Amino acid sequence: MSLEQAKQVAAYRAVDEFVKNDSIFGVGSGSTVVYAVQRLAERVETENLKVVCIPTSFQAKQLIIKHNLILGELETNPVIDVTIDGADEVDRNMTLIKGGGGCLLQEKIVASCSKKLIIIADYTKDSKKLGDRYKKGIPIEVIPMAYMPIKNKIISIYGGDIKLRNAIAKAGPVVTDNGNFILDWMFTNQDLDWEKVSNIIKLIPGVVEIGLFVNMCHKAYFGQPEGSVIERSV
Ligand SMILES: O=C[C@H](O)[C@H](O)[C@H](O)COP(=O)(O)O
Repeated sequence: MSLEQAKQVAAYRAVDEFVKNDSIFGVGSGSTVVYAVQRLAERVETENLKVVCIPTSFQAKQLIIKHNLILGELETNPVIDVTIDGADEVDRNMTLIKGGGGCLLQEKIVASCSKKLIIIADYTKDSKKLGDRYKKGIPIEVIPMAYMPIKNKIISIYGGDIKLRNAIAKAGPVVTDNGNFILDWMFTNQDLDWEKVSNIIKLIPGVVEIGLFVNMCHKAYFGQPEGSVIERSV
């Protein structure tokens, strides 16, 4: 079974267990969420469900539109029943690294408005400690003019290395859906108190959001190589 199939089984399982009729649904971002939206569209069609979808990125909005689902927004639907999203890594405490695809800010806003945040991922994201499996570091969304002082401050407090994320098909840095830059912090100490780290980094002027999601995830589904799904709850 391919990695894509592992993502798909996790996504389908989560949508089948958590999406109900007459509900508000947060749509995460990334490649795994594509399968969740696919499954949701199938269920909406066959079961005639009414589900209002709140996107966490431009990509999520496009997925909702492509599948003819109902597009909502936080202004009219500030309380979300369940959000299903991917992750770059999930540790034993269900602390997440997110933002590998640059969408962490809106994802965190939507997750914070959700009664439940459900994570869907393939087996490569399931780890003991952050950094065991995801080697690209913790994404941090920053205001462009402040990227250098922020980088220096984080290194002076915690060490490690920080790279300004570069775009692939554009010269220069990645610009997020919100017009900001992304720093990827390759930390060296895997035993940090991630809640504390998150709070300290967020206080640095110019930091918009950090891709550490602490105490937010309700349940995670990991698609396995042979097609089964491992579930983990807090
Ligand atoms: O910025 C991107 C998001 O946080 C994604 O949910 C995360 O990177 C996981 O994406 P994928 O499902 O493509 O591995």
